[in-house]
Amino acid sequence: MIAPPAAVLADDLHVRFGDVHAVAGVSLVAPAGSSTALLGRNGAGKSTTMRVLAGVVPPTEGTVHVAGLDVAQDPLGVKRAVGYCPDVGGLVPRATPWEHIQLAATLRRMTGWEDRANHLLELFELAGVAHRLTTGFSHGMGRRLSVLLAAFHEPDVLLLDEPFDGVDPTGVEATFEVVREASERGAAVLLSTHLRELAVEACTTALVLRGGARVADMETYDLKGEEGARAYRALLD
Ligand SMILES: Nc1ncnc2c1ncn2[C@@H]1O[C@H](COP(=O)(O)OP(=O)(O)OP(=O)(O)O)[C@@H](O)[C@H]1O
Repeated sequence: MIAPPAAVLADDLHVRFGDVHAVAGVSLVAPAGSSTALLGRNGAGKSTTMRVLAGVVPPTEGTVHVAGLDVAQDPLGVKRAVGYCPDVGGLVPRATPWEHIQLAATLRRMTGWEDRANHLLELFELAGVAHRLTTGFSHGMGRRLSVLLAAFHEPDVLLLDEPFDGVDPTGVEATFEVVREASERGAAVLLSTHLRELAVEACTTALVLRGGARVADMETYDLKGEEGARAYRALLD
């Protein structure tokens, strides 16, 4: 059987910020139709890795291809190809959710997007505030809108950085649904989180990072329950 093409391929990725070696030789493969959790402690290098995959931070060393594009050569093309929910920020305070969606649709020259927009607003329980400025949004409401926007245009690569942070159970369920839907239609999903149990629910594979390096590449099944918690702690210590 021929393996599906890798939607995300990183080979020996390094990112340095001055003296800080934020990512120290991470390699990863995420095929089309896969869902991968990036796990690790604060400062492990999860967000920096996600930023490289999103075309936002250039690699210092190593090669990274996302949706067939080299992130160092074509960061703009990568930004267009992915759906990216950053760990912080990304929303315009003086715009409503509907205006955010409208802008995303216009930039991507989408047509007939209104039904999907309404479906996602319902799913994330944001329909009632679709025309309210995001200035007054709670943290969790902002996170839910960021996940919605990342998934809206059905990208080939969906990157969700800390999508569960401060999000209530309905928002968590909606995010599970978006991850499921994306991987079922053949997208590669990468999701970074501290929350092992939610990673197990959302994704089938996990990469564990420590000190900028990959310390495990495993099925999330092996991170389940008490035994999984012990295995995870052992990887972090
Ligand atoms: N722009 C930057 N300038 C300098 N150092 C940075 C920068 N971005 C990240 N770092 C450093 O790189 C390392 C990895 O940070 P990163 O945000 O990728 O970790 P993380 O695993 O996402 O952490 P968290 O779980 O706290 O979000 C940390 O030591 C961090 O301080």
